[in-house]
Amino acid sequence: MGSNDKPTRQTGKNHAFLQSLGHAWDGLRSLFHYERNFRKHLVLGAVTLILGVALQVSLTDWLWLVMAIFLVLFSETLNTIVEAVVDLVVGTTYHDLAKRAKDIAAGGVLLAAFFAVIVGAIILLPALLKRF
Ligand SMILES: Nc1ncnc2c1ncn2[C@@H]1O[C@H](COP(=O)(O)OP(=O)(O)OP(=O)(O)O)[C@@H](O)[C@H]1O
Repeated sequence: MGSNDKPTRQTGKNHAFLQSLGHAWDGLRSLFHYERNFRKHLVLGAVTLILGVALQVSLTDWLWLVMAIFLVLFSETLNTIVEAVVDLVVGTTYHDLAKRAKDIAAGGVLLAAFFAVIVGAIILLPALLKRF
């Protein structure tokens, strides 16, 4: 979709950096619009950032928190790509390989989410306990 939601129907290469950037932005808008889990992860990421500010975590801790947030968002992006490509190929037909690809992609999101929970617990829990 184009940036104003009108399909551009372009299938050839982009000819300018701004054009590429526009399509990348369309991709992010599409993720936000269609993927409920992506929106949930964004909200959780925002809560984490607010906690980081409130608890005045160190620069190193910020790097870990930001890395964990982006890893989850990135894995959700890859998961969405796999779902879209699998649906493009098999449609609504059941296929064992389609199931395997989608389940593995979802497993990747779960791994990233575990990592984020561990990082959050290591950094934010002690800082929270110090306050209360
Ligand atoms: N074509 C298919 N063939 C076999 N299994 C499928 C197929 N499509 C979906 N599945 C199974 O159904 C599950 C959910 O499908 P899908 O990932 O499309 O739904 P979703 O609600 O968008 O998932 P998510 O919660 O990751 O957003 C998959 O993980 C897979 O196990």
